[in-house]
Amino acid sequence: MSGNPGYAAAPKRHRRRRPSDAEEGSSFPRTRPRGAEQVREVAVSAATKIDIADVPSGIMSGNPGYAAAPKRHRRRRPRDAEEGSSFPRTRPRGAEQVREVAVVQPVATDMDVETSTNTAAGGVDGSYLSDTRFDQCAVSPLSLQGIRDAGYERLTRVQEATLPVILQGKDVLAKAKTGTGKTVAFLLPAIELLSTLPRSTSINLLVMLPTRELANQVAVEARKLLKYHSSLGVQVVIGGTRLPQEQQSIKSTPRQILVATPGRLIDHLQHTPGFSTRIRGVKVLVLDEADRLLDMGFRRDIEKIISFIPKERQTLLFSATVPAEVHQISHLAMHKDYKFINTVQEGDEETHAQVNQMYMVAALDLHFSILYGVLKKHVAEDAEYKVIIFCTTAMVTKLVAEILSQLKLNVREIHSRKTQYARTKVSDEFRRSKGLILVSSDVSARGVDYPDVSLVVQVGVPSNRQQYIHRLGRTGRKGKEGQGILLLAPWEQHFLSSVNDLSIAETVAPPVNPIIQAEVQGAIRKVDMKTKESAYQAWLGYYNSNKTISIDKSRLIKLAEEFSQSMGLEILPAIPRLILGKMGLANVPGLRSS
Ligand SMILES: Nc1ncnc2c1ncn2[C@@H]1O[C@H](COP(=O)(O)OP(=O)(O)OP(=O)(O)O)[C@@H](O)[C@H]1O
Repeated sequence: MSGNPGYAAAPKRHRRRRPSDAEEGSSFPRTRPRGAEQVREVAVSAATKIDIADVPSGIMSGNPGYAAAPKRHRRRRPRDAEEGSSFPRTRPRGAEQVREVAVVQPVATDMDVETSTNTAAGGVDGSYLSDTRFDQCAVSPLSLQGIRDAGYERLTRVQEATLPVILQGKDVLAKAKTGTGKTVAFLLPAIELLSTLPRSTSINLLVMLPTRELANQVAVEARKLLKYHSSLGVQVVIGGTRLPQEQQSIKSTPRQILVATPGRLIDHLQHTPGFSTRIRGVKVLVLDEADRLLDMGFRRDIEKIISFIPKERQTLLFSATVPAEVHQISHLAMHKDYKFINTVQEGDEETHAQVNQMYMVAALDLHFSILYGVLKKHVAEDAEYKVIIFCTTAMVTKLVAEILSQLKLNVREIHSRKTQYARTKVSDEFRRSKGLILVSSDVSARGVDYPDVSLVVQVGVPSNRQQYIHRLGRTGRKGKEGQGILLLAPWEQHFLSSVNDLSIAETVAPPVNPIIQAEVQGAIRKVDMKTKESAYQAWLGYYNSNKTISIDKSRLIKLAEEFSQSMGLEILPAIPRLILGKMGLANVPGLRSS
């Protein structure tokens, strides 16, 4: 697939240059002393005690001996910080730091920061693989056989950076770009630990993650590594499946590794006999997509689950995005001397250089036609196309999927309103296929590893910067090329300021000619009225929860009306009074209630 999108790139490049200086830390023995420059880095990076401890390299038989790369740092953007840190501050703050803290809340200071700087493998963005082979590592022969059968020879960079530290028994918070092997990075050392434990019916490794698709995928990866560990097994508990069936299988074949979504895990803690006793055997807890799990949506569930498992355990938090708030609340799950291992070099972007990122700004009523134009072009150019379109909500996803199906594109849809059976079926099909377009809500945004996705389109503003990065990360995995397009309405452009450090360039939308427009309008007319009404309600709910857009309610209502017109509706759909009340829109003029 060519990385060249073929759209005219507008001159404006949405990228800010950062000052570059200070040196980088390494998870392996340093070659240069750290001095004043590092202290300065502490001052500007707001937050962290950068007290880089050398990691014994004995765990690897060969010393990779990486050269420290020159470091560039970027100013952090303001974020919705949740609460202050309970960590004591150990270093005096300089003037710059105080200025930075005014923008970003203070975060954990009592941890070690490791930054992996392996550039040995080269490439535009550096390869995702390191030079270290698995057979050079202190890994059991049983695991090595599984790794070999899986076709893995060298460790990815995040695996190389985290393996020795996790094997030492440390709590680790790790950040690495999307599609670079974080799953194996936490599974392998955890399995190594489990293989040394006496046989029991307890749960020894608990992996929590935010979506069902991701849970199934992590279990598949675990089974590859466990292939020759006959005494270890993995079990998945996820919502959307029948609880009694899961209870039966938990009872009949208790496994040491449990992969779970938080809601269903709580169901088992409350309703499955003996489960809360078994979970007291947890030795390793993994929060995959840690920032998502620790945000307000899941936080209570996670706190509750953690209260059931022993404090004496090792905890691993992994994600491609680690906003400052995660450091602040990491004490919920981790020992305070945890290590932060960041394989995204300072000054490097959190997204992949080989993914061509573009954004288009166009009036809302043109979005369906533009999307159709973009897809037609992409399908014509790439016979092996594999596209994911992210929409704002489940019901908008359904709408977009139905419109595109009417336009005779080869489309599947996946979102939370589908049965788990349908979700799994579509997900499996998309993983195996080429020449397919998956229209998805954020259920596919994080972690899901579909090979060879050629294009990711995000229609409408993503919920935040992290979600933009994770969605985009469904393409460009394992060092491959990819394309990302973000389609915004003019009033959604405020989002661009949160990604202006990424290489995202404005591009001109393909022209919408009258033929395309007529085709799209014809397709929209064929879509069921119920789908359109549900999409309108969901759209309103989504943008009402967007702080920037919902500030002015009368404007929000007008924009929702624009959306309704873009679906060809002449009369605004009515929304149940109760739902309007829940949205805080009960008495807002311009809405119809039922
Ligand atoms: N050492 C390795 N060598 C080659 N391929 C690997 C290796 N480790 C993992 N992989 C493969 O790389 C792909 C991406 O891995 P994974 O899904 O764990 O990425 P990730 O970093 O967790 O991505 P995301 O941030 O999107 O969750 C998977 O197909 C996995 O099987």
